[in-house]
Amino acid sequence: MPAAQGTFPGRPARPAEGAAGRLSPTVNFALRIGFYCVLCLVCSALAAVACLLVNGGRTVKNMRIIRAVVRTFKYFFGLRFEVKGLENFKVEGPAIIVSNHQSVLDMMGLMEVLPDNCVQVGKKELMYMGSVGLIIYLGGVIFINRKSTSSAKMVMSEVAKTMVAENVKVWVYPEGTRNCTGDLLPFKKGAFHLAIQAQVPVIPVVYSSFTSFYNPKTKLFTSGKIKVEVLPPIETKGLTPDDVTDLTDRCFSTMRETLFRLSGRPSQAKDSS
Ligand SMILES: CCCCCCCC/C=C\CCCCCCCC(=O)SCCNC(=O)CCNC(=O)[C@H](O)C(C)(C)COP(=O)(O)OP(=O)(O)OC[C@H]1O[C@@H](n2cnc3c(N)ncnc32)[C@H](O)[C@@H]1OP(=O)(O)O
Ligand SMILES: CCCCCCCCCCCCCC(=O)OC[C@@H](O)COP(=O)(O)O
Repeated sequence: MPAAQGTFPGRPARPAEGAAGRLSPTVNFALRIGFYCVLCLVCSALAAVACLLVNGGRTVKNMRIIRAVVRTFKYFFGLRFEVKGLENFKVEGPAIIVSNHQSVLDMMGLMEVLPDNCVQVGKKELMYMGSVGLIIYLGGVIFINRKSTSSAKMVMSEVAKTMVAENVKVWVYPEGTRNCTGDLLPFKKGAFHLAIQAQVPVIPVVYSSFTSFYNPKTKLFTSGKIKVEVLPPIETKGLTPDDVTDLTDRCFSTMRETLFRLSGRPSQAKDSS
């Protein structure tokens, strides 16, 4: 813990202080994450009612309501987003969007740039998070069982057909789990199989590292700025299943370079340090 944290200038640090003073990092972290969870639960319940009244059930149209609500959350946490490249979302028809996944806080960054008619792929466990599960269901999120590759593949193949028929974009976190290290985990291949099966472009989106303001291990959670870059679409027309590994590697290296650039990490750190 940095010596200056939890301290007023000119007097010694205390482990934790009351609400009137500065809080210890652990208490501050717990309160801020707790508040985030309560905010999500309460807003999900209210938004679910709005979704049911306006759109009647599970549909991607509900994402507009969810997006509008979640976009207000950043003000509670002092987070700022600096977005570049939004014009890259303006491709005709469906696409696969892939982005890095650092934390539960990513939902704010996701909604900051989410284009219309776009659903996410999520782990099925999210369905059991009470009202949050309900709102995610109503928004049309595609649930997969990560423990069963064969069932996940079946769901994704079905998505390849419906996304084209219904002109929907699909947002996948190809790392397959949260990773807040400032680097990328190796990519899973589902998103890239999906793009090639549906013959739709892949649009990478990169969020700068949260490590300067958010780190669950050191209980750091302050205000901060997040740079977001939507990269140019990568075409997949004419690619076959044999090209999946190449496509995956290409996206991975472009996104890793962008992540380091946006996070101010030196480019010589590109090899897996
Ligand atoms: C109003 C207030 C509201 C407040 C609240 C906010 C609400 C916000 C609302 C809404 C936002 C919702 C946001 C949800 C966000 C959720 C985030 C998550 O949950 S992230 C975790 C889940 N996502 C993934 O895991 C995807 C990435 N994973 C994959 O794509 C995997 O590839 C997967 C699951 C399909 C399979 O996983 P494998 O662990 O088996 O990984 P592999 O190595 O890729 O595959 C094994 C073999 O299968 C082949 N394969 C994979 N997919 C295939 C396919 N479709 N067809 C054929 N082969 C395939 C691969 O090529 C590989 O084979 P070879 O090694 O190459 O020989
Ligand atoms: C039972 C009450 C719980 C209430 C908690 C409300 C918190 C709201 C969070 C919004 C949705 C977050 C979606 C998300 O970020 O899920 C994590 C998965 O992507 C990856 O999971 P993991 O890293 O593999 O565990």
